[in-house]
Amino acid sequence: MHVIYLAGGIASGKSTISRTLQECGAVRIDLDDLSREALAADSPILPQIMAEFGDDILNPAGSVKRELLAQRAFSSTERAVTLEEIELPLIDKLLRERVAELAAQEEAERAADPAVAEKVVVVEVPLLDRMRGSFDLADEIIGVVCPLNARRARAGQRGMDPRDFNRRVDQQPSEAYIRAHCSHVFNNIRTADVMAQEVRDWWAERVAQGWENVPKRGARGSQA
Ligand SMILES: CC(C)(COP(=O)(O)OP(=O)(O)OC[C@H]1O[C@@H](n2cnc3c(N)ncnc32)[C@H](O)[C@@H]1O)[C@@H](O)C(=O)NCCC(=O)NCCS
Ligand SMILES: Nc1ncnc2c1ncn2[C@@H]1O[C@H](COP(=O)(O)OP(=O)(O)OP(=O)(O)O)[C@@H](O)[C@H]1O
Repeated sequence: MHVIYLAGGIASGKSTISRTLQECGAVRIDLDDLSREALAADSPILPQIMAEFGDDILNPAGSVKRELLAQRAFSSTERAVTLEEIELPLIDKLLRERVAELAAQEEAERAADPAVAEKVVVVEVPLLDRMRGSFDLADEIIGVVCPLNARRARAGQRGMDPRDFNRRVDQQPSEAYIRAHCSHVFNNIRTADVMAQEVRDWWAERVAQGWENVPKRGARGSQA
């Protein structure tokens, strides 16, 4: 199995790229989905979330009021860090479980048919710096960048208030950080069709090279 982390800030194009990779044959995992799972009604971290962000943070059905939590968490760096300290260990655990499930699936498929193709898993990572503790899972880290104005406009088209966008960007790793940690960086500055073609070309190169020949990060590396 080959695990790729796809890093990028808010509205940079991670989902657009990973959907194209999925069409090419990859399995997608989005850390924002795991974050939703971490705040679902039966989550073990809800008592801590209530203790830090207020008893009124839960819906009558028991899940978190995400908009209210976003308002409170992104009101300051300190509050955002508090939320991350509660939530990220569970997101890390859910990611490890998901990757382990896929590895077990691949092993079972291989046992039935040794010629079955290697699984390629793409993980959408909005906050690369906070995932340093799980870099050991990644065989390869790639990224996507896009100018801030285009990202703000694209997020706005999805209904995000520009102030909310700015508050989140302020807490996110910089483009320089992404470039420094990624072996390949897509620049999502042109149309979505052009982006999709670049992604398909990249995939085709990797397939031609053979995923097993792509240099792994360290010894299935753990370096930051
Ligand atoms: C605060 C929450 C409830 C807001 O939920 P909401 O539905 O509005 O946003 P969603 O989860 O879909 O995230 C959208 C984007 O916001 C940005 N974002 C989310 N959390 C953070 C954060 N702590 N710092 C900076 N940006 C963030 C990311 O770019 C993300 O892709 C939620 O984002 C959350 O639980 N965040 C903390 C967990 C986290 O850090 N998740 C990022 C994945 S590791
Ligand atoms: N090249 C492009 N041209 C025009 N619109 C684009 C382009 N790439 C992405 N978009 C649009 O911009 C928005 C953000 O893209 P996408 O959802 O892929 O980013 P993301 O990084 O996954 O966002 P987030 O994780 O913050 O939700 C989407 O509405 C998407 O359709």
